[in-house]
Amino acid sequence: MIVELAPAKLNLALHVRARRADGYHELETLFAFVADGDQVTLAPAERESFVVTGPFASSLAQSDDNLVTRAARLFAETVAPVGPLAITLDKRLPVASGIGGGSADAAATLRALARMSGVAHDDPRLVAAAERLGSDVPACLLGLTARGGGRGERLDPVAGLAGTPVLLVNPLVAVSTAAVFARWDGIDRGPLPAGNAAQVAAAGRNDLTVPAKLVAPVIGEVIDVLDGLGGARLVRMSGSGATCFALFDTTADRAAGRARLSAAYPGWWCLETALT
Ligand SMILES: C[C@@](CO)(OP(=O)(O)O)[C@H](O)COP(=O)(O)OP(=O)(O)OC[C@H]1O[C@@H](n2ccc(N)nc2=O)[C@H](O)[C@@H]1O
Ligand SMILES: Nc1ncnc2c1ncn2[C@@H]1O[C@H](COP(=O)(O)OP(=O)(O)O)[C@@H](O)[C@H]1O
Repeated sequence: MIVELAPAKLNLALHVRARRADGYHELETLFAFVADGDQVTLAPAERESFVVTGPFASSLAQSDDNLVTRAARLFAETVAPVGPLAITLDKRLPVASGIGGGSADAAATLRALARMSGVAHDDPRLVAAAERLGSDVPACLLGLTARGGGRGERLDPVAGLAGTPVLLVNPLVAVSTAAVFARWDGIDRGPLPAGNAAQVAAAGRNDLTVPAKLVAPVIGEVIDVLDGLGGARLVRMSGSGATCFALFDTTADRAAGRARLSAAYPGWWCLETALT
């Protein structure tokens, strides 16, 4: 049996540069990962099965369309043959929330199957499968703090902020990525700054914040509340939202912030974690 963590992805900065002819947008982003996420468990079995457990299981249809089963099928077709598998996805991250839960699950499935089959983690067939599964899947497969270009497939690791205490907050409003990109105003506000992760994050932006607030105005409230907690070094939305993050200097500041936030907004999802 193989157990693989699917860590949540953060976009510490996300600059939208241009609308492309293929319907996607050209991005420059700083990907980072935290110590917590979903969990994928795989075991060889007599018959195939797929079960979703965990606090957000009910947000996902128990269907074959899941990114986990799609990743397993693509691995068998393009990387190495695998026999029938019993797969469990423990869904701990909110769905459609800008922290790439589905992409992380797909990447974790590829990593687990590669381990099971003796395939190297940087095998070009594995990377190609990741690209076919979604824009964020190559970054999630790599799992390191990295600058991302194109749709996120051009990756360049940078020195990270490992150990930085993080609070993730989601108002439990699912946000459609397509709806957010459709509301981007088409203005290129400039490239991702140079430097290490701390410098890029500090000088960077998330250009999807304004369009995401048009889709889900509560995101503005989440950012204001996190700013108002005090003690946060950086507050920003991740991806296309609605999850926002706050980076703290100490775990004590993070714990104090979480306590205040959970008392005032008990209906919001909140996770105390750290950058890896
Ligand atoms: C915004 C990011 C940043 O990491 O993260 P999330 O918010 O999903 O976590 C990603 O680029 C999300 O990429 P991806 O995983 O491809 O998003 P999808 O949900 O498949 O895209 C849905 C739709 O959003 C639009 N889209 C997406 C990505 C992109 N670079 N340009 C786009 O215009 C397209 O219309 C696409 O059909
Ligand atoms: N394992 C999965 N986890 C989350 N979403 C999934 C999964 N498989 C398929 N999906 C679909 O992918 C969409 C995007 O989900 P998700 O990756 O959580 O978004 P985001 O990248 O914005 O955090 C969801 O609307 C859901 O229907």
